[in-house]
Amino acid sequence: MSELWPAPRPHDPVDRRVSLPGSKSLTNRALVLAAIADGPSVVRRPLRSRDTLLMAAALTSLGTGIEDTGDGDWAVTPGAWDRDADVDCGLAGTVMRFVPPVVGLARGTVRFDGDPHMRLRPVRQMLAALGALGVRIDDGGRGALPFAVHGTGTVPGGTVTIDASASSQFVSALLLAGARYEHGVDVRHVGKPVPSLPHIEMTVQMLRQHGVEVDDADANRWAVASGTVKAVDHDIEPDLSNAAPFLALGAATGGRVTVTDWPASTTQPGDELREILTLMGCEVTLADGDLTVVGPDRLHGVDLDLHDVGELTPAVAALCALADSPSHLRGVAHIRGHETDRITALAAELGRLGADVTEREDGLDIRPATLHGGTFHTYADHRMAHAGVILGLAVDDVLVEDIATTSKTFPDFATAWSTAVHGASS
Ligand SMILES: O=C(O)C1=C[C@@H](OP(=O)(O)O)[C@@H](O)[C@H](O)C1
Ligand SMILES: C=C(OP(=O)(O)O)C(=O)O
Repeated sequence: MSELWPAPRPHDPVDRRVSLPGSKSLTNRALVLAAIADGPSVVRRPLRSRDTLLMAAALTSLGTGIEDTGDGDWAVTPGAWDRDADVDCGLAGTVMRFVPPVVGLARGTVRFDGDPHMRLRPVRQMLAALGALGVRIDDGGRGALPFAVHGTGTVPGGTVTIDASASSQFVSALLLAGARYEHGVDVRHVGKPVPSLPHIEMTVQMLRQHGVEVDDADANRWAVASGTVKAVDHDIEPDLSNAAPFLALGAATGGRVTVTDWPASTTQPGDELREILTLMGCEVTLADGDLTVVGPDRLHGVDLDLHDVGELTPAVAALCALADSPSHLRGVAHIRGHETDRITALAAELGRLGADVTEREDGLDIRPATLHGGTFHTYADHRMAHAGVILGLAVDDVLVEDIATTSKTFPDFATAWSTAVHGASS
């Protein structure tokens, strides 16, 4: 068994100010767009974590130049993509889904694989759509990793129908590359609703920043015109989904936590935490880039459809387990395809610490109960680790398995978390 980490528990309500690393979703989109742009550009304050380093490595292996500028930024220079390569997706959905469509623009065979669990994460529908757009893929009929993409340097593109109900990333992936296809792409979704729509809005907004024409006027249809992706620099916002445990620190302790550099407007789904924590009884204020959460004496349960913001579910579920009334978290069947089956994992691990949880097909019902210490398994899932440390704020002797799994999207989370809980040691 991996190392067990005693989750720190504050003795008094905290009063902290926290600055967070950059957004995974923004960093990996910025890298892809910079790599297919018409000239060099800079990604400022990028996240440097496992997922973004894997993205940088994938693009570098194709022939992109990505250099440290010495002050933490990345200078990206598009290169001639004229070689075979191997891409390690790790457990990063953004690498497995965003890179294959741009490999169609390369000349060479690129083999993709990843962590054992990555072979189980959905990608079949996206590979089929990519094939229909003219990219040759060899997946041995598996519809999953490992697979190879045979790039010929050009992709016809055009109209394609896809069921993207398993992941919004299928759509984002096709749109990100689409401007460089001969006929652009016109992506039409057919099936159950697409989750995580803010992440598609993020893709569309960033494409427009690069001068790409996108038509998203109709529901379930996104059309990207063929054209140049202009080189533009990006300033990466802090990762607002990774703000969840830190805001929970204020929420669960009746304390006060301020996260700095909170954007006034953003496509990041983590911005929804302001609404969710207010519903749970917190006082939430956003002023001059400071987002401050003051926790109540007792948190209240919530009835929420998290379909658009599924990646917040583990942190929200942990807070619900500390609440004084029942919660219903709904609309997130797709998170069974995330880093682990998050619904089953949360039901098991919250339950192991005494929570009264019912697993539903598309979510969790959580009722008030007296919790106790124990081991919280994390299944190589960074956000399960966040759920574990949140419980540890209010429950003695919570041992979080493999806290290092947080490195997927947060460098040295354990130190940042201990400092946030106990304050900086002098
Ligand atoms: O495009 C992105 O950056 C993401 C989209 C979402 O994926 P799903 O639509 O698969 O939930 C989200 O959960 C993931 O963390 C990041
Ligand atoms: C679902 C997530 O990641 P990925 O980008 O690997 O899909 C997540 O970070 O919660």
